[in-house]
Amino acid sequence: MQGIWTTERIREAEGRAFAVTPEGELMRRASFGLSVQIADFLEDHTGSVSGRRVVLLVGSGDNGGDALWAGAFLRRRGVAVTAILLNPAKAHAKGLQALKRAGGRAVPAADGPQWIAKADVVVDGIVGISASGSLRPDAARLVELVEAPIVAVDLPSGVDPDTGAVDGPAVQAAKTVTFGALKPVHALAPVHCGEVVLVDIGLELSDPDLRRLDIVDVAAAWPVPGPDDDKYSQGVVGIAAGSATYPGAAVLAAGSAVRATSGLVRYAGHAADVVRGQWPEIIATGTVADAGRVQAWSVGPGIGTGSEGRDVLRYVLGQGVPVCADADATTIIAKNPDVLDARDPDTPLVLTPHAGEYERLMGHKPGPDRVTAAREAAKKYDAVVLLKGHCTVIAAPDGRVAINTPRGAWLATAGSGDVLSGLVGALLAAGLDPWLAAAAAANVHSLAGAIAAQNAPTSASGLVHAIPEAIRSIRSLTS
Ligand SMILES: NC(=O)C1=CN([C@@H]2O[C@H](COP(=O)(O)OP(=O)(O)OC[C@H]3O[C@@H](n4cnc5c(N)ncnc54)[C@H](OP(=O)(O)O)[C@@H]3O)[C@@H](O)[C@H]2O)[C@@H](O)CC1
Ligand SMILES: Nc1ncnc2c1ncn2[C@@H]1O[C@H](COP(=O)(O)OP(=O)(O)O)[C@@H](O)[C@H]1O
Ligand SMILES: [K+]
Repeated sequence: MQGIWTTERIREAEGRAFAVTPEGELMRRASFGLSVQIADFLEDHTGSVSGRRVVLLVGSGDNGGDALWAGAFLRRRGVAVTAILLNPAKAHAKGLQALKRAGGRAVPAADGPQWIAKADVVVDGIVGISASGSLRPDAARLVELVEAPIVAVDLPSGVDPDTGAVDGPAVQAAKTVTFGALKPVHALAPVHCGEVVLVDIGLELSDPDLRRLDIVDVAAAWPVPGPDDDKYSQGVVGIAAGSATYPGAAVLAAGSAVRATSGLVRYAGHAADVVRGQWPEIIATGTVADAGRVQAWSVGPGIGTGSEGRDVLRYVLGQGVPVCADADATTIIAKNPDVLDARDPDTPLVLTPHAGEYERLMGHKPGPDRVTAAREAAKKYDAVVLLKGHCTVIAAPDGRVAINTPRGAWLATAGSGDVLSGLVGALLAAGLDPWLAAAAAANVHSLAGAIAAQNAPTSASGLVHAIPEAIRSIRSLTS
């Protein structure tokens, strides 16, 4: 798993590293690594390094210092470097000296536009981990003029380092070069970061605050039948979804479970005939009570929020097996919290709200800090909470948080959530830790989305059919 640390933890680690390294050494490591990455970027995008023009946008702190030192290193490779100083009095003195010594130029912000117009690459050294709020107007005016690709130093300026929130002008980078460790912004604001490259500067960090699953984690977690397995031993999942009027949710959630794991899927609800017609391998019954034994339930999409839906939810919560409650099930829980009395506190529950369902569950919107929002809901409901959105945040009641960074936005299609709930249910039935089940499901869901879409719109049905290809590609990278 990739670890991600908050800026507070990074600062503590930097403090410890400062104490045992010569002055300026950490910045030297950071800025040298940065210069190599900028040179690689120039090579990739313009075909050469020497003779190219790089413009540095330099703010008042060490982020600007990194940019200035990197500019000095780039001069040695024949790059023409101009630093635009947003606040000349506060520009990093040693970095500025180094750049000038190496033959670089420094100009005030007022002269910036003419240099920006000629740049092959612009380097954003406006602000780093000490950022607060969006870009200030002077910086925003310059950034708006940039047409060349931007390489961000540590993080794209204007984006909140700890939440990835953007509430005004912000840099949109093609590449972000960060130091020491990934910060939340890198997982939560992928569109603003572009490609993220991590430069090791020797920080020592213990347990991460957030995590991101690697493909190897997903491959290792995904259930694979062994020689002694049969259709029951791998975990049977029950799907309680859809209705006679809206059978689509049932077909999608149940089909997703069929495609996700080997073994057996049961369906219970008013769409039994339609589900059976689409997925003959599913054992479909009219009611949850008749469904037979399962090792986990996925409940909610399209069941309605009336008394029948409440009874279904109460029933599955009372079975002593893990439950993934999605869509209408989250609304029922929000309106009738007493349904949770049916749950044995020791049985895992996964809630999968989108922002609107989150608001119903919590009485307020998730807000810009989606990690804290998911953590609060996980605590309140003693459940794993998978908060949907462009980036998906998966919080466990014990404090673990995983982030799924999307592969594009093709998943924003009707019924896509139903597919996710089937995936989560299948993994719960297979016995995965519920937090890992939710995170692995989100990962494969987004990969299936990218495979199904291939740069053109897809549908939730397309997603279902792409699940095996997603699993295959993950497994092939690791076996
Ligand atoms: N420490 C280390 O070991 C290492 C650190 N390293 C590097 O240092 C960076 C952190 O540097 P830092 O702490 O000096 O502050 P930094 O982020 O440059 O901000 C500077 C000032 O900007 C201002 N400002 C705030 N918000 C703003 C906004 N929205 N728009 C515009 N301006 C804004 C605010 O000052 P103010 O104007 O409010 O006085 C703030 O103090 C880190 O990201 C990494 O790149 C690496 O070299 C590796 C080793
Ligand atoms: N802009 C987006 N980028 C990436 N993923 C998205 C985006 N919008 C929605 N998704 C994902 O698509 C799914 C939509 O789920 P949901 O809102 O329940 O939709 P539905 O009710 O139509 O099934 C979630 O997994 C969510 O994370
Ligand atoms: K920056």
